[in-house]
Amino acid sequence: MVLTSSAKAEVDEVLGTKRDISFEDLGKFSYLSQVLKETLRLYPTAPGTNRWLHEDMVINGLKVPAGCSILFSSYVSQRLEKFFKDPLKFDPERFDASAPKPYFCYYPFALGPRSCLGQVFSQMEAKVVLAKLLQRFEFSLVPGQLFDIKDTGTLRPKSGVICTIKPSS
Ligand code: HEM
Repeated sequence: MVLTSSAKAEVDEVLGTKRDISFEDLGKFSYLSQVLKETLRLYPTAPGTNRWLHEDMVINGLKVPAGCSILFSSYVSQRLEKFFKDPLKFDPERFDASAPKPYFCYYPFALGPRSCLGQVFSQMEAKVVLAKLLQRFEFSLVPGQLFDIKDTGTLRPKSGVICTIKPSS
């Protein structure tokens, strides 16, 4: 599969046969980072958040009174055609450094002063785990899977993501 091989090529280039991953290595995983960002676009683990309005506001011409709680769905806005071309296509190039930055329509960790406290940590952790897995194993998806989603407040794969795994050659 092209995607995993590009991410794997990057991991192999940065790590070679090294067993430990340093902080400096993490900054070199730019494509892996794009893959993770695109994964959180289509499958935001926490698919939304809410905010309480402490004063009246007009949003898109609609007057919303103070005291209302407003729900923001990252799952919905991150799949809208008006924000992301061909939105259901998994395309890490959307997050290439040269691509325009998504503006208030991509927020898997929410935005503002109460956004996720663990967002930097969790992205570092995901890169370490993925890099180690890609360095050591080859993954191929077992065909015919549904990729359906189970929403329990956080999202997870309903029918699993079944792969065949073999040691890297
Ligand atoms: C992929 C992993 C994660 C995702 C997608 C995620 C997403 C989110 C989201 C959407 C919020 C709501 C923020 C808001 O409503 O403004 C949140 C809050 C929070 N997250 Fe995460 N999170 C992740 C991992 C973590 C980890 C690993 C930690 C801790 C080490 C963490 C700690 C927190 C805390 C403390 C808050 C509450 C922040 C506040 O209310 O000020 N998160 N997270």
